[in-house]
Amino acid sequence: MPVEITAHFQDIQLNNLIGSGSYGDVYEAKWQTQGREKCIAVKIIRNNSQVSESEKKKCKDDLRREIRNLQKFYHTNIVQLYGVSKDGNNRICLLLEHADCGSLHYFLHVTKKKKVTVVHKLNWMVQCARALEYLHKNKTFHRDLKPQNMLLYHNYCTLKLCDFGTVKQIRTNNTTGTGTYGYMAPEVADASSKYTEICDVFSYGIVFWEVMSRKKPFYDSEIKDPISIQKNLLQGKRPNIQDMKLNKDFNYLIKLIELCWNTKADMRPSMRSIANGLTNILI
Ligand SMILES: Nc1ncnc2c1ncn2[C@@H]1O[C@H](COP(=O)(O)OP(=O)(O)OP(=O)(O)O)[C@@H](O)[C@H]1O
Repeated sequence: MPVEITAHFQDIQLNNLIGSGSYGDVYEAKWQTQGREKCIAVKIIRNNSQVSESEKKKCKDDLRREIRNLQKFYHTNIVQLYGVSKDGNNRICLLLEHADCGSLHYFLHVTKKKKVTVVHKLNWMVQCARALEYLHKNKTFHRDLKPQNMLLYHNYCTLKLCDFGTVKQIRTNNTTGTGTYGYMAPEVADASSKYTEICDVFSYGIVFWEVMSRKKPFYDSEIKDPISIQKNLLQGKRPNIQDMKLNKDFNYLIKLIELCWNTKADMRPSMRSIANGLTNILI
């Protein structure tokens, strides 16, 4: 089924490039809609003629899936899709809620000067857990959780998940390896294994460590390439928990993160229990 176009491209004025991913470039933009100007983010999907037919098909499938999912989901911690347009080069454009504070990755590793408290970080992790709880309750899972796919809004107080091309319906026999090395659960990286929504809990554990330590997973190891990092994860190696430098009041977070990134999927807690546990601590 072709993608349904819901907005005119001439109503959109593209400004700065704010991010790039494997599927396209994201611009800050102004959109004239219902008699007023709205600040939005526009993700322009690349028409890559150099890739194979099977790659092209995969891109199309991911795009359709991303649009379908974003239209279906409605949650405070999931980025909103306002509409779909097509530019003069026939490229599909997603009109998204603009993240005024950029991505979590940008906050953690690029704008080094800005600091937030541990409680502020825990609030982000609760919001991320709530978004994942919602996806899992709706029989879908994200499969590519990483700080690049988490956006910050409202003076760094609100976190929302983005990039829904990999989001998938929960079936009994998911075996396609997808996601990003360094965050991917062992059962997802091992193409012969089956996996469930619990794979998101593994990635959540790695992101949790990254938020608390403000370091990239395996930043201090000799091994820098993503494939070797994933091999390390498969062999049971994990980021150094001491890097989080938490005082002993927060010892329970160490236990929680270690449970999340447990190799055995059935030992990991559900997103619901994580979200409820963290919320109780914060009240
Ligand atoms: N709504 C938004 N507001 C502000 N910045 C955004 C928004 N959406 C995406 N970005 C920025 O653009 C980057 C790329 O976006 P996105 O992850 O959706 O693209 P992608 O091509 O699907 O990436 P991937 O390679 O992970 O599949 C993000 O990491 C983020 O920095």
